[in-house]
Amino acid sequence: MPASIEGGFRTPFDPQPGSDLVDDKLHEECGVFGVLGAQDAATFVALGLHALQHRGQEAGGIVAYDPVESRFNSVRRLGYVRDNFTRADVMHTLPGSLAIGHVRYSTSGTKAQTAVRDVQPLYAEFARGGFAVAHNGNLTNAEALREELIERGSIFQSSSDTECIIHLMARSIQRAIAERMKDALRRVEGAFSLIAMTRTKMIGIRDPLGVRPLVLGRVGDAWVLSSETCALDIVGAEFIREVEPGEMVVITRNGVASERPFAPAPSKFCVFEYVYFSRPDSVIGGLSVYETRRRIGAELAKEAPVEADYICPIPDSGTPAAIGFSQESGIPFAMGIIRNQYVGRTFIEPTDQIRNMGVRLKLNVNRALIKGKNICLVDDSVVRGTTSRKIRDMVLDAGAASVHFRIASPPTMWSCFYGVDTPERAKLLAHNMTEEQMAKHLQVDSLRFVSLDGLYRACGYEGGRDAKRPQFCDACFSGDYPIPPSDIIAKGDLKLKETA
Ligand SMILES: O=P(O)(O)OC[C@H]1O[C@H](OP(=O)(O)OP(=O)(O)O)[C@H](O)[C@@H]1O
Ligand SMILES: NC(=O)CC[C@H](N)C(=O)O
Ligand code: SF4
Ligand SMILES: [Mg+2]
Repeated sequence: MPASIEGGFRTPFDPQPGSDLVDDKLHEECGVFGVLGAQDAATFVALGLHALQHRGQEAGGIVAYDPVESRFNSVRRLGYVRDNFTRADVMHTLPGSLAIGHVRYSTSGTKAQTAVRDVQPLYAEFARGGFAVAHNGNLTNAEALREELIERGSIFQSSSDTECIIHLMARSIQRAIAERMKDALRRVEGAFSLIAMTRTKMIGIRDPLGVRPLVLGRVGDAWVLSSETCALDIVGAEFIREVEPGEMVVITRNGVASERPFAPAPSKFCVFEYVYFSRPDSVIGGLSVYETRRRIGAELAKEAPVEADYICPIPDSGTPAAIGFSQESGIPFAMGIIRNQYVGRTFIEPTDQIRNMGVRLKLNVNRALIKGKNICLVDDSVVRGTTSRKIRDMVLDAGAASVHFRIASPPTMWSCFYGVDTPERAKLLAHNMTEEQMAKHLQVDSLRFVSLDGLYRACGYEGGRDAKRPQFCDACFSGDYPIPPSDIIAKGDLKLKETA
């Protein structure tokens, strides 16, 4: 029987849906990419999705409109872009100059077992033609909406929150699809960066707070929408600008029309995009993600100095912060941990035996460098503490004289409800312990996190965080949720932070 994530047989390399190890990490979210006006647009979309693969590795899909046959074609598959969208026989089924795509890490529906029916873009037929939509983010009132819609006769085809948008559109009294979309989106709460398409239009839209990213680019005569700028680069597109929070762009062959369907609101971009989710070669809000991470490392070195022989990143995501820490402290940077490039970003270990050797499949210690040395390890975040525990064991086993941890984000103490799959609160190491208790628990010589103000300074706010009106969403660190997670509150599953 072939090894497959759909089938029963699994190799040590396959994710194990349903295992509680699936919840081990702060998983990625989703990536969206669309092209209007290029021959074989789907090929561009496949390339764009490949560049966004770090945002979601469960599944991917592309919808394209074929004007010759007057029909929409769709391919939605589980697994990586490189395995599904590089074959000529697949790409030939997606002709046309307008296409949108999605890479998914599910944050709604049957999370433990992604089903093909939940894979995006979702597609629907309305009275005035077909419509496809790809969503990055998470709707915080999706469960209430689903209940209400089902009561009123909607028949859901998937378990995804995104499908609510389609049923709300179906109920709109507006005729034009873009108008129906506005009607629908005024009813949803939460985070959404969406790319949608009709036969002739590509639509990009961000929620009023702009929690998730979305950018506009141009390649030749074609227009591109993408989650991140790194995916513009792969197709040779020029960055034009960001779609702004609360903005809707409707793109046709005649150009880009901008609208503001929502009441204005202060922007609350996800600060964790800078810390971990986005690729370091992307630029967001005018800031290079790489440079911001380097600066977080430098802030951390100022706030939490260390005596060590080497500053070693936990690769890949800890690397830019470790460079910044090393530059600021003057302690040499060294690769004490080496990453196997052939293992996916979030490796999930299926059995105890594999789990124990698991991290070595992805990360291994550079024994020759570490032996007898005082090592300071820099990582971007601690969620459950699994990675830190394993790395500590490896480094001590390799004969380090002392082990220090410096973390380039504040302690992750709260769950995210806006499109990032965090474990429940009780499973977050920092929810249960103070910094000092964590250091003891991990049995390391020291453990320090950057402060929220330090993080904001690195993100360009010299004065730090504005406590009254934080410039970003930082709820997973602060507990200050800019959008009340109403489904969760209704279930009584979240005790919100007491405010003064
Ligand atoms: O405390 P934990 O629960 O272990 O989670 C935190 C770790 O998870 C992420 O790494 P991951 O291995 O997922 O991906 P990366 O290779 O992109 O760093 C992150 O960079 C931390 O290293
Ligand atoms: N992580 C995401 O952005 C996921 C988008 C959508 N909520 C889904 O579950 O498919
Ligand atoms: S809670 Fe954290 S991860 Fe989620 S949107 Fe806010 S800052 Fe980002
Ligand atoms: Mg990591």
